[in-house]
Amino acid sequence: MIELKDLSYVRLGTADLATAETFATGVLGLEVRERRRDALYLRSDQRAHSLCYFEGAPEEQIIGFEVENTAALDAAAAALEALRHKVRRGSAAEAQARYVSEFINFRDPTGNQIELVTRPQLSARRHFPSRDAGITGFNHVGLNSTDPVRDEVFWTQVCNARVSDRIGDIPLMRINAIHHTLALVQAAQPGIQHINHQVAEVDDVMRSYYFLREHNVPIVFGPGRHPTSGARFLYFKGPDGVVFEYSCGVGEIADEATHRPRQFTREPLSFCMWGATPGGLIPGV
Ligand SMILES: O=C(O)c1cccc(O)c1O
Ligand SMILES: [Fe+2]
Repeated sequence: MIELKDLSYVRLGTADLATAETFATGVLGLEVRERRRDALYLRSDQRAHSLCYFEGAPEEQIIGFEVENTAALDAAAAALEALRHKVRRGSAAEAQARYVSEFINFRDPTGNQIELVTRPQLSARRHFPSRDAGITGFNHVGLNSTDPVRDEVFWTQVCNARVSDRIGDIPLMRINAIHHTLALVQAAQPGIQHINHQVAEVDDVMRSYYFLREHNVPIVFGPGRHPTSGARFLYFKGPDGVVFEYSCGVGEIADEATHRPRQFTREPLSFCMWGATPGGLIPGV
């Protein structure tokens, strides 16, 4: 079993680093940690970085998860290879470009690029946001899946994810007490479906709603409230069509031992109990 400990980062390829920086700082509200010739590193919490835009094709999207140590990383590589996943070990230079000690890269059954890392760096310097969006941290990621039922098996049986709730066959899965760190959404091709940052309170969600509207940022879904995690949310579009979510109040699973996933119907109210329609985000709902 591959024990995922935490979500570490997202890496997004882009042809236009300048536009990515304008969005990340002027709209999303992250802090620039570092600029390199070919990459932009952004912070949202105590992590040294949680989002990296790098010069590359926008199809190049990677999610990094932390594992316990080198032994766990080696065991994960062996387990994945036994299941015929192609595993690539990162070089020292690539690890340095991720603020981690070591990492491996592979693809999930849909073809999403996943990295497992050891010792992702934190920074004791307090996160100092570029815009007062109220961000308290990087929280979860939605992943495209060409077969959510198959991929749920991968994430819960090869890895240690647990299903907290399902909407239709979309599993919201946790790897710690947070309601979900990973969700799988049906799509025709691999990719990151959305990137969530938590904000402090519902006032931040609504302030951003008006801010984004004023700045002509396309709003994809919300403001609304998820009946699953209880979070109040807003989804909007960033560079290269990547969807970001602000939400506040994502719940925690009180009792790991006794929690049973709830099955919600596949209908708009299961995504927003206030009545916002998720058509732009969940095709066909
Ligand atoms: O927070 C949630 O429960 C949630 C539900 C559906 C889709 C999401 O992105 C979510 O974050
Ligand atoms: Fe979400």
